Amino acid sequence: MASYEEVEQVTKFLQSKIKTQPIVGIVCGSGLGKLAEEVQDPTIIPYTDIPGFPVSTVPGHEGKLVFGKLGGKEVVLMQGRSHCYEGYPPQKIALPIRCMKLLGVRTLLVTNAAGGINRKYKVGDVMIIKDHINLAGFAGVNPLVGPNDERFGPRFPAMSGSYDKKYRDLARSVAKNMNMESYLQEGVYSMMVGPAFETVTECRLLEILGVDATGMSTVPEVLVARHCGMKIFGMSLITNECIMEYDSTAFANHEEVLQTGKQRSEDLKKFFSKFVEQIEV
Ligand SMILES: O=P(O)(O)O[C@H]1O[C@H](CO)[C@@H](O)[C@H]1O
Ligand code: HPA
Repeated sequence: MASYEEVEQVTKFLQSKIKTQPIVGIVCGSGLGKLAEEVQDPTIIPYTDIPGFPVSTVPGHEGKLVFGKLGGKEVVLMQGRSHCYEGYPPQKIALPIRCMKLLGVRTLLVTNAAGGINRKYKVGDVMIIKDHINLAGFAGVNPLVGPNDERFGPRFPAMSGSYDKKYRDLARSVAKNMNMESYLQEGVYSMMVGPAFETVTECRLLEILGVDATGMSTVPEVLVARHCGMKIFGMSLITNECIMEYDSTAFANHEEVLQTGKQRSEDLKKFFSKFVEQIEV
């Protein structure tokens, strides 16, 4: 667990490298880092250069922090994230989000690649996240476990209403103007630790639980962001169908996840530029 003072130290290191003060933070999921190309006047810092920062080890996660302007606002964009299955405790995954907070970020936008549990969803759909189930949390995986430092937030944060209603409404309107409606969904995301993809019975269980899309990230970041009072917007790209039939010969795989990310990257770049331009922070 990084203490407040350690987070402060990393934040000061970042401040010594940048000229801007970001107010919006963005986390790019698997294969979704191309949004970084839209950032104007970028200052790019590889995670490996930041003392104490968790380093992504997964293909599709560049591992760079990008500071600059997007949609007219100062942003800090994580081009790739780290995950619990890489061996990081969830408290370590909290560090970049807490640095964002100390840098002055008020709004967090999180994206991820996810498997479609909802049988109406198709590969390539984008899902506005309206809520999540922290299934990993049922097994004790939660970045807020441990001593609580009130300078970050309260011991017992509320998680209802985490995904800002105004942002979700705005996202639907931006998507409508971009003719994205035929592949736009709104639903519930769940996180399991991974790295194994789900069994057929696990997928069926998620369906019964009311999950629409599932992945291995995002929830730790949202818990920490909510704890420290940020406004949150989340979006999943449905990169693959979850396997719901016992005798299916199809298998989930990371190559398909990255391929779908590539196919939707231009649409998502345009969407997020417009969305950031219009959000109130
Ligand atoms: O959630 P992101 O980082 O987008 O990545 C998703 O894609 C990977 C599996 O293909 C896992 O890391 C899963 O969490
Ligand atoms: N399951 C879990 N995580 C994922 C998936 C999936 O099907 N696709 C992308 N990330």
